Amino acid sequence: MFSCLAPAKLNLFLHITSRREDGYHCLQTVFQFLDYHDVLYFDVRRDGQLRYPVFAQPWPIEQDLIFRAAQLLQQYSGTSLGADIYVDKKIPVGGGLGGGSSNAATTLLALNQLWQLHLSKEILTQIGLSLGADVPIFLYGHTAWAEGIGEKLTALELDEPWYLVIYPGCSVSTREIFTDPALTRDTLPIKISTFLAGQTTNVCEPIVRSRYPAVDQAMKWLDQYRPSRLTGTGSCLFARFEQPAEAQAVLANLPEIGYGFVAQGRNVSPALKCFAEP
Ligand SMILES: C[C@](O)(CO)[C@H](O)COP(=O)(O)OP(=O)(O)OC[C@H]1O[C@@H](n2ccc(N)nc2=O)[C@H](O)[C@@H]1O
Ligand SMILES: Nc1ncnc2c1ncn2[C@@H]1O[C@H](COP(=O)(O)OP(=O)(O)OP(=O)(O)O)[C@@H](O)[C@H]1O
Repeated sequence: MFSCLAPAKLNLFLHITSRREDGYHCLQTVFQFLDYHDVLYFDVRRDGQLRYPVFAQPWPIEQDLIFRAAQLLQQYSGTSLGADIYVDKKIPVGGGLGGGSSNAATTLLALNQLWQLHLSKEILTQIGLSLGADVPIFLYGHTAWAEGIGEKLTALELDEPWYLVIYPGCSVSTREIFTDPALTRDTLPIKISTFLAGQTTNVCEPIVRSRYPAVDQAMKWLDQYRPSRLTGTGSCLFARFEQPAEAQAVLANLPEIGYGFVAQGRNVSPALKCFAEP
């Protein structure tokens, strides 16, 4: 059985500069990976079936991003092979950590290798983008400055600090936040140097904090120790630390408002070590 990783990501900031005709938003963001991941397992099947045992998630299998990624790749390539697939989920769902998109990207990379399809990263990205705006960054696999809907990527080398990430006990629907009329959609485009100077924000924060009191409460709590920020459209928030022990010490004080974990930021996706280059 082939096992591989699907890491979480953080959006170190998130600006929305405009809205496309199809309703999707043009963003500016920086993605950094976390050393915190789900594990996926694959076995090739010769009978062409995709078998993915029902697991403890509330959505039907046809909506699962692992299943959909496998099905799309099968259809695109016309392979006669199938797979048995298992997932060990650790990344909180609907937390802005990109777990679903990461699962989809890892599935594309794994089955491209196991089915010996030799599809390029560009083709996998094309397939991946139809599954979610965050799939391309997980295929790209390097910390990046992102524009477009998150698919125009420029590699960045950043520090790799430790992050305390808090899941405040609730999930946030990305669609719900992106359709809120009060969302700021006209932030002036910035340059990478402005991000490096620290002059950024997450424009989803006020909307998410007013709709989800648990997020607001968790941010107020974390702000007592370090400046907190939302990742993506939430619900998770994070703060940076130079040493893991400092982050662990703050985590030890977390009241019963959810749960947290400490993980290191990574410029190279922990998923990539599982694969030969596609
Ligand atoms: C907020 C981010 O996490 C930032 O990294 C991503 O842009 C969200 O990416 P994602 O979860 O993969 O999002 P998708 O599954 O593609 O889209 C979910 C919904 O969010 C909205 N959406 C998403 C991305 C985007 N750039 N503009 C949008 O308006 C769309 O209404 C879409 O129906
Ligand atoms: N394998 C999967 N893992 C997680 N979510 C999945 C999966 N398959 C489908 N989904 C659906 O995708 C939705 C969003 O999942 P995900 O955890 O990626 O959100 P998120 O962390 O907020 O991501 P993003 O930052 O990309 O918005 C879930 O609510 C669920 O309905």
